[in-house]
Amino acid sequence: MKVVLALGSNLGPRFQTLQGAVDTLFDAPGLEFVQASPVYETDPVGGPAGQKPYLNAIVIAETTLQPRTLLERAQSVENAFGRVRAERWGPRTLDIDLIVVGDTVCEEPELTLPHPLAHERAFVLVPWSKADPDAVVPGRGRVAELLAGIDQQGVRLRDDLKLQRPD
Ligand SMILES: Nc1ncnc2c1ncn2[C@@H]1O[C@H](COP(=O)(O)OP(=O)(O)OP(=O)(O)O)[C@@H](O)[C@H]1O
Ligand SMILES: Nc1nc2c(c(=O)[nH]1)N=C(CO)CN2
Repeated sequence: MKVVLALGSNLGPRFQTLQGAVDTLFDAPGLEFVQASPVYETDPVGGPAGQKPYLNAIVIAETTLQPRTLLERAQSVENAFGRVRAERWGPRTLDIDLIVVGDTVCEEPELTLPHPLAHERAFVLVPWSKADPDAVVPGRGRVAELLAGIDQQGVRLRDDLKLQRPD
């Protein structure tokens, strides 16, 4: 089934961290890379004042793994890149959110799918719609239409930065 992952970083060597995360995520079996979106620089949404801007991107993949197993893989990659869980929405070297996993609907605190805030986050919807113009958030509607209804939150293309396919 298809998986959409949202990657973000606003601490340390942001782009190297995103590329390293892509390489590490696909190191183990069960997850096959399909494509990465362009990289965007984005104003921090929520959290403490004075945070640095993020780099955000979307990665689309195919998986045979269960959603929980994918979450564990994402969290272990976050940890490998020095993620320290401090305050909610605080600065982070690496954040990997599961946006959709096939048509899984799941409403537990440890895993909510589709991601409960994806439909209102320009830093998710802009890269996602660029990678897949026909994308849909199950239960919410077409990404392109959701985007038209929200603030663009200072999302700007960094066309000098391109994520490579994992090696
Ligand atoms: N779809 C999901 N993707 C990733 N984590 C999720 C998801 N649904 C629930 N979680 C849970 O959210 C917890 C907190 O994750 P995290 O610290 O990355 O949140 P956050 O990125 O600060 O905030 P947000 O959830 O708004 O993106 C994780 O431990 C995880 O179990
Ligand atoms: N611009 C931006 N803002 C955020 C981000 C993010 O990735 N980009 N992630 C958050 C928690 O997941 C909270 N705020």
